[in-house]
Amino acid sequence: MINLPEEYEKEMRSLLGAEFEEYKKIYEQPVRQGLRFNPYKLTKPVWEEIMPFEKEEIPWVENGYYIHGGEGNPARHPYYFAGLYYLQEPSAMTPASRLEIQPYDKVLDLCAAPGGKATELVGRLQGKGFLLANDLSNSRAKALLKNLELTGAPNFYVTSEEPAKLVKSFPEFFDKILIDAPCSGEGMFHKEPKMAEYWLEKSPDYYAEIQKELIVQGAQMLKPGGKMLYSTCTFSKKENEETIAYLLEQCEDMEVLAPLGYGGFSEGFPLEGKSEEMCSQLKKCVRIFPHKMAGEGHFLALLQKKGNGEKSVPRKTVAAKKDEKPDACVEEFLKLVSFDFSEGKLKKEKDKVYFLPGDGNMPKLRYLRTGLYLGEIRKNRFEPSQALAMALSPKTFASCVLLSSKDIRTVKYLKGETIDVADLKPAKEKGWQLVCVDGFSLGFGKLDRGILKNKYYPGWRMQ
Ligand SMILES: C[S@@+](CC[C@H](N)C(=O)[O-])C[C@H]1O[C@@H](n2cnc3c(N)ncnc32)[C@H](O)[C@@H]1O
Repeated sequence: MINLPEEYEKEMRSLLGAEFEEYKKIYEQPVRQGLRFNPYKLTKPVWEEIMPFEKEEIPWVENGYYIHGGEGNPARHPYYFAGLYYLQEPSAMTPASRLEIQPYDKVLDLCAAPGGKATELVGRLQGKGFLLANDLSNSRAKALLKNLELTGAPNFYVTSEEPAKLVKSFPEFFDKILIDAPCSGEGMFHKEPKMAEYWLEKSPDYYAEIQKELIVQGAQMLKPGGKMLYSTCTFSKKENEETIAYLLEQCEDMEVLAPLGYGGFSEGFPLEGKSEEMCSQLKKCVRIFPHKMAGEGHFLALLQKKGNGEKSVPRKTVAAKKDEKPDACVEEFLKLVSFDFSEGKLKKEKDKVYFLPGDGNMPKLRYLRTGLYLGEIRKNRFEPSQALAMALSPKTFASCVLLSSKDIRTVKYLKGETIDVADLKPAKEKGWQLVCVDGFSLGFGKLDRGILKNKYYPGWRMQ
């Protein structure tokens, strides 16, 4: 049983009153775990037909399911490597599910790493429009990039920037913004007891200052008519309702909307000393308490900027060149691919080739990735990337090695081994193959006389 910090207990008692004892009992129960299928690659009926785990739906998240002990390790199943799902605590699935993303939206996830929400946002775009996923921490942004590449979506950028820099580049630009703010993590104490120790070092007061700055910066980048979702995985009013009240006082054109409800959600708390109008807005915020529903705890506020969304362009863009004619080796490889390149443009940078979403005009920033990385030209040969493999399927690549998840060769491939596939008869007997598990891409291989040379990205191998 975890020892909660004394000061934290005092604050929670004052927040929850008589319910506090019930809240404390959750620490005697197992942590709730979940997975969310990837909406870019799957529909619900398809997932439910193939899902290898027990089917228990998370009632307030359309594509979320609980996972239980005894179901093997879901982080080692081949479907995980195919990007078919993301492992996530159930209440953490809520913010992205309530941001109403539509294809063609321009979306910003300001504090995105490691990508629990960004992977859902990009999936909902269905390859149209784009997501800019940012995180101040460069090392965390690398994990974010991997998780986004695993989804197979081609339309995202990853940056590691100070939000103030983004504000200068994107004034009133985005249709949708998610701010999943750094916070004191009180909702994580159950899952990661170490968080309770960090709480003593950096308490809600510390984070509240950062959050106020972030939320106003978010509002500055939101189009009139655009929607923004602010969330935390903490319970303190200082980091939640007080941050929202601060935003409403600073930006009169922002208002709180009630997101799609669920019986287990609780209302936001009114704040002492604030007007009735302010308190009625704060009550539209959503509280997820672990003793009231099967999730570890979250806060969310869906916000909108008043007015009509006008089309806007980022300031000071570096104009992408007109669709560049690819090198002959790239062109040759792309003959194998029937991917829709009409929603963006090709760009070569040194020897690397990218597919940029939309018009490709973006400001100068610290990018970790611009669009879909297609591959690299080495000594006049084109080596396709792991990210491109993830974006393809048997319908969009000329020749595939189709493995089943039960076939031992699937795991061997994921471990980086050469495999004998002479029995499988792909369309082309020599050259590049897309290796798939039950029809979903895993990576590339190169075939010669029945032997498949492994081209799975070494950094992603199954250990
Ligand atoms: C709660 S976590 C985000 C979790 C992520 N949204 C997810 O679902 O996987 C907050 C993130 O904010 C980042 N961060 C901290 N300060 C920031 C700032 N000033 N601007 C942008 N990101 C920041 C941290 O590095 C951390 O990755």
